[in-house]
Amino acid sequence: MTAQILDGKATAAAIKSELTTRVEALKARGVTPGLGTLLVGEDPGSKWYVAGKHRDCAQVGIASIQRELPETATQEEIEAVVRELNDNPECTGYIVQLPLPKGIDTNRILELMDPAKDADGLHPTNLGRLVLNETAALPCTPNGIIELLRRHGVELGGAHVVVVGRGITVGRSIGLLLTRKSENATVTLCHTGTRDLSAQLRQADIVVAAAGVPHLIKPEDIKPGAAVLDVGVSRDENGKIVGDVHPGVAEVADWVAPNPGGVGPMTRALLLVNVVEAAERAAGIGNAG
Ligand SMILES: Nc1nc2c(c(=O)[nH]1)N[C@@H](CN(C=O)c1ccc(C(=O)N[C@@H](CCC(=O)O)C(=O)O)cc1)CN2
Repeated sequence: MTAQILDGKATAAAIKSELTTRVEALKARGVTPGLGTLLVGEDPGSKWYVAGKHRDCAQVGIASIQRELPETATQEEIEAVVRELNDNPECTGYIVQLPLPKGIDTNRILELMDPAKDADGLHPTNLGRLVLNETAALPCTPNGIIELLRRHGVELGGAHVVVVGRGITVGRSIGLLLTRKSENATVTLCHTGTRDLSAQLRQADIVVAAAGVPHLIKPEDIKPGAAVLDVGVSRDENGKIVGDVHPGVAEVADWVAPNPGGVGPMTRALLLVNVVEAAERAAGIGNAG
């Protein structure tokens, strides 16, 4: 039987609809949330992602502040824009689109951001708060994956989750979220140094594939009944996305998050959640996490 779809597009649309009401409540109190983005360079994928983030903002009533620098921008020029966004009162939260061009010290840029305005949850203070189980903006892709599973009724408590890939936006941080008491999953983080990836994958109730290696995860690696989320983005010669998960996996798994249409739209929706929650916290409104 073919797996059921973890539909990121529809789930993101539902989240955005809920956020519209919360943004209206903020505006009634005189607070307009504003998302800033800093895009450095000409990468078509990054441009598309940033444009999508601003389209989402328009849909839910969040203001947009867009900053762009050329590929040749220096560390100092990027830092100057980060300082400007830190000081800009219309920008209540912002992101620096990653990856930054070669030669730029990304960690230094992230550290320079005001942690209260870090809408990606990637500032060291916010990652530290996550480790300490304190309230903070949460990394968007991991949080989007959890929300996608939760809203489709896939059980996380007691599940063994195998994550493939150790990048900052997904692999490194998702274990911190999944092993909180509220999720209660057990996590194995695999990477290029893992000796027998297939043996690890066959143990998994849930697989998160974020390696960026086309069709790395094969049907024979998957335990029947597992949930498999494809986060990897590679492109074929026509520019079409090729994920980390082989299409045949859908014949073995119970749940599959496709790529495109799975985790990507959730990343964008959870970014908006971070912006709205930060504005709610600043306005002293109720249950903003
Ligand atoms: N500052 C950040 N940089 C990057 C992040 C991030 O969370 N913060 N994640 C990725 C890129 N990303 C968001 O920025 C992102 C990736 C994919 C999608 C998405 O909606 N994808 C579509 C398909 C799009 C296509 O056809 O190319 C989908 O999956 O349906 C949104 C955001 C790296 N950088």
